[in-house]
Order: sequence, then structure tokens, then C-alpha cells
Amino acid sequence: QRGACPIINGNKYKPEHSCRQTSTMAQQIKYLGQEEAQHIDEELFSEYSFSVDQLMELAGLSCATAVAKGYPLASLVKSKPTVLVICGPGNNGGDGLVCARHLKLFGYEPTVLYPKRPNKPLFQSLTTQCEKMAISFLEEMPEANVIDEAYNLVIDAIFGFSFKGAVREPFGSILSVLKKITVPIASVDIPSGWDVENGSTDGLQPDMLISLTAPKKAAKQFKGRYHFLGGRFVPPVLEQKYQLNLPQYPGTDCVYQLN
Ligand SMILES: NC(=O)C1=CN([C@@H]2O[C@H](COP(=O)(O)OP(=O)(O)OC[C@H]3O[C@@H](n4cnc5c(N)ncnc54)[C@H](O)[C@@H]3O)[C@@H](O)[C@H]2O)[C@@H](O)CC1
Ligand SMILES: [K+]
Repeated sequence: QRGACPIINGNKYKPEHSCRQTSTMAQQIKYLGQEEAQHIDEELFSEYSFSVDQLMELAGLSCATAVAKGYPLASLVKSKPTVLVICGPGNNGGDGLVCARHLKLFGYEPTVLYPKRPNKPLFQSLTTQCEKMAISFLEEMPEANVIDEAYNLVIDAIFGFSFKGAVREPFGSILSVLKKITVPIASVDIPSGWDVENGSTDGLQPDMLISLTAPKKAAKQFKGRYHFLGGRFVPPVLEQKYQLNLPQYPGTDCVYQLN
């Protein structure tokens, strides 16, 4: 139930503005603006010497883990555990490729749509890794009714925190189809097409959102069933500098269910 204080895995956690303050409550998690998200991202690479592929691996693993928690294999309605993963042209798309690979290892049958592939070794390697794991790639976006018949859910890894302006093709057409499907959508970091800070009134309405590092401001408008936090890689000093107030991830888990 939205607005309630969830108790998950024994941890009590309070999403921002959602329930009355008590002295024992955790502090409010920070919702990041677009620039702040980009600054943290840059700092992780420049000051903390992480590489993109390191963080992408952890981000993508978080996404696959959240999907497996929200949509366990045993709960899927189709005869095969099919998942359509749609990857965009930036790092959000890279998270999608990593997520697809881990979903395969978890026993799902992911299929990838990756229409705009950056000419960079990282993305080429992630694509090869998927292909070598017998994950198939579609040539074009299926119609909405085909998706509803063939897949249990769709992973939206099209745009993340660098999305700006009006959606350009082919992603405008892809998002139009996604607005018509009835199977659940799990969005990586931001529901694609939403303004990173202001969200969207007529955009995608994903069933799951996996916020990476910290939720972005748009996440306040998320109305789906599952909001997970992933990307358990933030060094405490960086967390303190930006006052992220991240919750305590339970045990060794790489995701935290916010609601
Ligand atoms: N530090 C972090 O928090 C991490 C972030 N990661 C991921 O990286 C994402 C950010 O990646 P990027 O900065 O590469 O950006 P995005 O993946 O958000 O998107 C950038 C790409 O989308 C295109 N684009 C932007 N606006 C568009 C529009 N209106 N129409 C069509 N195309 C458009 C750009 O040309 C660019 O190719 C995050 O959201 C997250 O998913 C993870 O990979 C690793 C760690
Ligand atoms: K997304």
C-alpha cells in the first residue's frame, strides 16, 4: 500500500513525505535532480576510480534481482518464462543488457530489442555476452498484442537520468507501443520518456521501478506496485557528501524494496 511505512525483511523504512515522523524512524531518502544524479555518476568515475562496466554490472544485477523478487518464475502465467528487454542507446540500455544476462542465469528466457547500438567496446561486449548465452535479439519492435501474447513482462531500459527533450525515433514509436501493452513493465532507473524531475502525466505507467544509486525526483510520481532501490555500490563518504540517506540494505542483498 502506497503511503504506508513498509516493514521489509525486518527493516522499517520511511520513503520521503510518506508517514509521520517518530524518533526511531530512518531519515528520508533523497530524491535526486538530473544534474545531481549526473554529478554523482561523474564523481564515482573520476574521484572514486570506478569503471562504467563495474557499476553497470552491479546495476544490471540489481535490476534482475528486483525482477526475480517481483515476478518469481513460479508466478509467471505464460508457459515459458519469457521477458522482453528493450535497451536504449546509453548506459541505461547497458544496464538492460546486463539485466538480461542475469535473468537468463536466473532461469528466465529474455529476448532483447536493441535498435540503436553505440559503437563502443563495452556495449559490443555486453551484446556478445548475451548472444553467447543464447539470448535472442529482435530485429524490430513487435506490435502490442504480440508482446501481450508472447511475454510475461517487459524490461524498460531505454532512457535513464540523461534523457532530455522530445523523444526521437525509433524510441517514440517503441514507447507508443509500450503504452498499449497490458503485461507489466519494469523500468530501469526512470520510466522511459518521463522527465527526470517532473515525471509525466501521459507516459508509461510501469508496474515496477528500480531506482539506481538513489531515486530521481520523477520517482515521486511512480504509481506502480514495486519500487526497488538498487546499485549497492555507493561509498559512504560519497553518500554523506550528497546526503543521500540511503536505507540499510538487508544483509547481503543488492536491492531494497522501498514500497
Ligand atoms: N552512477 C549511476 O548511478 C549509474 C548509472 N547507470 C545507468 O546509466 C544511466 C544514465 O546513462 P547515460 O548518461 O548514458 O544516459 P541514458 O542512458 O539516460 O541516455 C542517454 C542516451 O539517450 C539519448 N537520448 C537522450 N534524450 C533523448 C531523446 N529525447 N530522444 C532520443 N534519445 C535521447 C542520448 O543521445 C544518449 O544516447 C542511469 O540512468 C543508469 O541506468 C549504471 O549503468 C551504472 C551506475
Ligand atoms: K528506463
